[in-house]
Amino acid sequence: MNIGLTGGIATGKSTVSALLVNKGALLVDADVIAREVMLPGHPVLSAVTDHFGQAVLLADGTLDRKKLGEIVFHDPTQRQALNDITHPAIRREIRMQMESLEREYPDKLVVVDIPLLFESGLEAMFERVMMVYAPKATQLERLMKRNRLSRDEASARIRSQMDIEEKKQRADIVIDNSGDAEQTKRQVDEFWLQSGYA
Ligand SMILES: CC(C)(COP(=O)(O)OP(=O)(O)OC[C@H]1O[C@@H](n2cnc3c(N)ncnc32)[C@H](O)[C@@H]1O)[C@@H](O)C(=O)NCCC(=O)NCCS
Ligand SMILES: Nc1ncnc2c1ncn2[C@@H]1O[C@H](COP(=O)(O)OP(=O)(O)OP(=O)(O)O)[C@@H](O)[C@H]1O
Repeated sequence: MNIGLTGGIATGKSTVSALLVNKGALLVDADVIAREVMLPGHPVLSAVTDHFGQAVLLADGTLDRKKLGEIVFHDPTQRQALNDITHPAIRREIRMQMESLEREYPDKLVVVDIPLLFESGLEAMFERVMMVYAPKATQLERLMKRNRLSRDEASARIRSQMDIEEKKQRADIVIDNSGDAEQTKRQVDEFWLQSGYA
């Protein structure tokens, strides 16, 4: 079986996926794949520089993530362009990794962490969709702290994604990560018991 795991930026997807992996689930991580397709030599990075120019590269030829982030989190047209360039390759790789894990480990739960699952309309790829919730104010505080972003920069990133309340409505399973780590762990424990993998 598989589940898609999503949420908003900095609501706690990695925290929840680590708890699930600890229980024995297998993880496919879209953010890791997204970084792999941006490595020097990958055709996706070449397509990115064709569109955004060499100015989004650092002197050593790697992607200047800060610079590209400043562009796309403030400009919906450029963000769409980046998504159009990167998402097909990311999606292909996600599907390949997920199917290969499911084939090799049919008795395990495969968890696929995709921040933009709803934005990209990928619900149908999964048997169930789990979302990690935290209210917008909490999300903003955690994002500012973790990424050392100003309030404006953090807000721009949050605004680049579907509203967190809307995601909560759409999910099959909601893990509320607005409390402390122990409260979140209890919800994951309960999901695990009910899932039949315990
Ligand atoms: C713009 C980039 C270079 C910024 O890099 P940076 O190191 O600052 O952020 P990082 O990659 O760690 O992403 C952090 C979070 O930002 C959010 N995010 C990233 N890209 C996007 C996007 N296109 N739209 C909305 N939110 C996004 C996600 O919640 C993600 O988890 C990078 O995010 C990127 O290459 N994005 C395009 C690929 C993508 O959509 N990745 C996210 C989903 S797979
Ligand atoms: N219950 C919690 N209480 C306080 N802080 C938390 C809690 N859960 C997560 N955090 C912190 O909030 C930040 C975001 O959590 P995490 O990295 O798990 O989110 P994420 O959804 O995976 O983020 P992204 O998609 O942006 O990578 C981290 O710094 C983490 O340590």
